[in-house]
Amino acid sequence: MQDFPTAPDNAALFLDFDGTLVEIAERPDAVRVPPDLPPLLERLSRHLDGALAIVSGRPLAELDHFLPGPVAKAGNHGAALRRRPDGAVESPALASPPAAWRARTQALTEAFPSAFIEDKAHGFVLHYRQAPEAGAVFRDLLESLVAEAPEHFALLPARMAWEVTPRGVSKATAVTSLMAHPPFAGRVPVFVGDDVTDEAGMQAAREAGGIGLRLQDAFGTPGDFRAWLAALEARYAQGRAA
Ligand SMILES: O=P(O)(O)OC[C@H]1O[C@H](O[C@H]2O[C@H](CO)[C@@H](O)[C@H](O)[C@H]2O)[C@H](O)[C@@H](O)[C@@H]1O
Repeated sequence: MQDFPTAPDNAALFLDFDGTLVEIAERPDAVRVPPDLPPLLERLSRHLDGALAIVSGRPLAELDHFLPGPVAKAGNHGAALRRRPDGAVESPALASPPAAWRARTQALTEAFPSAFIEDKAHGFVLHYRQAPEAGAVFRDLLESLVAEAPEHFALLPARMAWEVTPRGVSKATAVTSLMAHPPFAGRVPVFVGDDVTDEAGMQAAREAGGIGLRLQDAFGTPGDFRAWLAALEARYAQGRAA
């Protein structure tokens, strides 16, 4: 039997969404959220006095749609932060890529009609899951575009996708900023993610004295991870009852 990691009683949980809490789907709008996941996250958050945050590349509105429960959320790779479920959204002033970059990317999708663009507030994602042969072609184009303004933008490699994002925010800035204030401050950060874009969050958690876990190595699949979260919740509930 696999030896799963243990989260301390005073953990602050930072959880990635796609590929970690839910299985990867063919398209961003096709992910399936198990019905017991939002209430599980809500109970865990309550046990941790609110120190549980979803830290995702998705916009907050999408996270609210898929995970409607009252938990803290960081969206758009740290560009939008809601520290408390009922709190205001914090969004630093960030550059947006020139419209011509998106237009040139869109033009290239004519050669690969199964590839598509997902727009974000300060960037965009090119998805090539249905056109895997196009991955390198889009990477070359997007790398050359980002090279026009490397001080303002970066190209993030995601799962079968390339994302043009503004510099200055990341999953690391989200973790560090959340850890600076209650209810996260003073706790042991535990970041779990599956993707290259999560590595910054894992690193930030380690630098703050906590744990950064890659889902595939520490747990296996999102289903395994959800089972671990359920067991953790049961442990916390028992601790409260004792
Ligand atoms: O930080 P995350 O919560 O892991 O989000 C990262 C990106 O996830 C989404 O794209 C990925 O998941 C899709 C659904 O499973 C999949 O079809 C796609 O191939 C993946 O790249 C989302 O669309 C992006 O906006 C997120 O940045």
